[in-house]
Amino acid sequence: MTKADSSSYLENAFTLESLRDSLIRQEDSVIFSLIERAKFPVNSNTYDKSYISVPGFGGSLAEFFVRNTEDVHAKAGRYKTPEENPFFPEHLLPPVVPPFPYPEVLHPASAFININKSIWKVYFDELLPLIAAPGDDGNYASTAASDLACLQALSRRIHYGKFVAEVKFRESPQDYEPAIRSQDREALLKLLTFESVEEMVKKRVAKKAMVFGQEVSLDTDDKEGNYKVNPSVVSRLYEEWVMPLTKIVQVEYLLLRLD
Ligand SMILES: O=C(O)C(=O)C[C@]1(C(=O)O)C=C[C@@H](O)C=C1
Repeated sequence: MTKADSSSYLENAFTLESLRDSLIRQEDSVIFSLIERAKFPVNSNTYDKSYISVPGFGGSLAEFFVRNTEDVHAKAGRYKTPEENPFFPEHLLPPVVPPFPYPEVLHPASAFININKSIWKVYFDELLPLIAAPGDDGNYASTAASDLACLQALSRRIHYGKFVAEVKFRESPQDYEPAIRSQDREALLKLLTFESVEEMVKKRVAKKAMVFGQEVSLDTDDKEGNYKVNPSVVSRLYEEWVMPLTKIVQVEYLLLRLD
């Protein structure tokens, strides 16, 4: 696809409705990744810096796993698409693949918006204790791999706010420009918030957690209420962290939209 092709594709493909459809699809990825992580108990050695000894590296196994996996992903070109943001952008290796002409939808400065440090903290400090049962089964590498899948799904979803903000701006620049010029975060937050949409998101993710995480058996007496991830935890995840962080990304994006 040439750049010209991709920009007309872009005009048709990026509407608020199509972006919301993508957010809905991404809910599936987030919930499945949580279900996979919930297979393992907490496995606290995965997060204990003193558990591993790697010369020149003082982090946990989880951090070791994420950094090294991101190196491979960076070489394969993952972070060249504007939809992906690394957790450790400081030390990434250059891609071995040729550049792809991704449509230039976003303001160039948006490349510097990366709130993965906050996502990392919320995931390990707040969410993990709610989805993983206490205990230790020794599967630390698989645990770190499933943590990374959760982190990536959450990061992609939350940073998608850049696209949502761009489309909202394009649809009504006259509403957003005064608040951007005065760098008024509160006003921007108010403009981009749709409470009725948020209510639907909370209900839908709880329902998906019920459907995706139920025990499926061929017996007639299926055990209801025995879910792999608690649906109310998923709803709370979205209410308290995913949607607020997506809104922070949107505000940060809009603040630099006229630069
Ligand atoms: O759908 C939107 O308009 C969004 O901005 C996305 C989102 C969300 O994170 O799900 C965030 C803010 C809105 O209040 C509603 C939903």
